[in-house]
Amino acid sequence: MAAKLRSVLALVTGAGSGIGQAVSLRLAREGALVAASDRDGAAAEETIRLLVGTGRDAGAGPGCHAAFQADVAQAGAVQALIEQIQACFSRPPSVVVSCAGITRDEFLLRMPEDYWDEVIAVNLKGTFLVTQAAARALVSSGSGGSIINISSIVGKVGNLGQTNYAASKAGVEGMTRNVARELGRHGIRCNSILPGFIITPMTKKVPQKVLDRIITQIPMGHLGVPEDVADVVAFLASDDSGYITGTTLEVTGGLFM
Ligand SMILES: CCCCCCCCCCCCC[C@@H](O)CC(=O)SCCNC(=O)CCNC(=O)[C@H](O)C(C)(C)COP(=O)(O)OP(=O)(O)OC[C@H]1O[C@@H](n2cnc3c(N)ncnc32)[C@H](O)[C@@H]1OP(=O)(O)O
Ligand SMILES: NC(=O)c1ccc[n+]([C@@H]2O[C@H](COP(=O)([O-])OP(=O)(O)OC[C@H]3O[C@@H](n4cnc5c(N)ncnc54)[C@H](O)[C@@H]3O)[C@@H](O)[C@H]2O)c1
Repeated sequence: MAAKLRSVLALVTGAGSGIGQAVSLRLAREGALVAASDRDGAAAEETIRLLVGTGRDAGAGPGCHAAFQADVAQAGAVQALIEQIQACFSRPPSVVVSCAGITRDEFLLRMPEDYWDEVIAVNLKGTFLVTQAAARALVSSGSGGSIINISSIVGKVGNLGQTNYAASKAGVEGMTRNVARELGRHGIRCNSILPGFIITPMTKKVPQKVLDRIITQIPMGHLGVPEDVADVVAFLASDDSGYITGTTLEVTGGLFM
């Protein structure tokens, strides 16, 4: 099958683990050049090592992918990230996938303020900062693009112990629709994905008794894997979704359809 992202430059945040790593691999397989960014720079480097050789048959040259270290919650770090990417590849990324995210779970009545602040800073403000910096660069260069934000089904239905996380992910959805409205005239699309329960280090912290309850609610009867999300990211990154913007795609096995 022909590569659908031949030589497209893709920025993936949170690329050092789980869904972000799977997205990086999937986009490279489609021929994209990947700028893998993570707060954990070593983890981003490891993802790049996994990419070496991927996509070569689809048009990506040797040593084309690159790792970057950046904390998406810090405006200065995000601006520097976009500048470093432009210096490395001589262009802004036309595909931007915000995967960076954290949880700080606790019941509302006991949730410390810093649990709220940290989750909002990374999941919501971080996605805003990355989207804004990338969009500024794309509009300045006259390039179109596709921005893909990883929200969560929790933003739609809520989840015990996740008042902060649910708010952050619902905010990502609302921001996505607004960005789609403002940037459509620049040829820049913006969509969000709502994954259900995907087996990654993030979900490894969930108590087994909770996990057992969740699985009984999934019509497909099993948890998802990062590749299930990466496949949908590849679709939203490509021209196959050229007339789709402002939407949310649920990747949940039917959980809470
Ligand atoms: C009936 C279940 C229906 C399905 C509901 C789930 C919908 C959403 C699925 C999530 C998919 C997307 C997740 C994705 O975005 C990535 C993540 O966010 S992964 C992290 C998800 N986090 C959680 O689900 C929170 C899990 N809970 C905890 O971490 C702890 O319970 C905590 C909130 C820190 C409190 O800990 P503590 O030790 O104080 O209490 P317990 O753990 O003993 O819990 C007390 C009782 O509450 C029940 N409980 C806790 N969390 C959940 C939950 N999320 N769903 C259902 N029930 C929950 C727990 O089982 C105990 O019940 P019992 O007293 O009967 O044993
Ligand atoms: N796993 C799931 O079930 C699930 C479901 C729905 C949504 N999501 C979302 O998908 C995204 C990826 O989650 P995952 O399961 O792969 O988690 P993960 O913990 O495996 O990966 C998250 C990555 O983000 C990085 N990161 C964290 N804070 C950062 C920051 N401030 N700046 C830059 N990088 C940062 C981490 O270092 C890590 O590499 C998150 O936004 C998460 O909320 C996950």
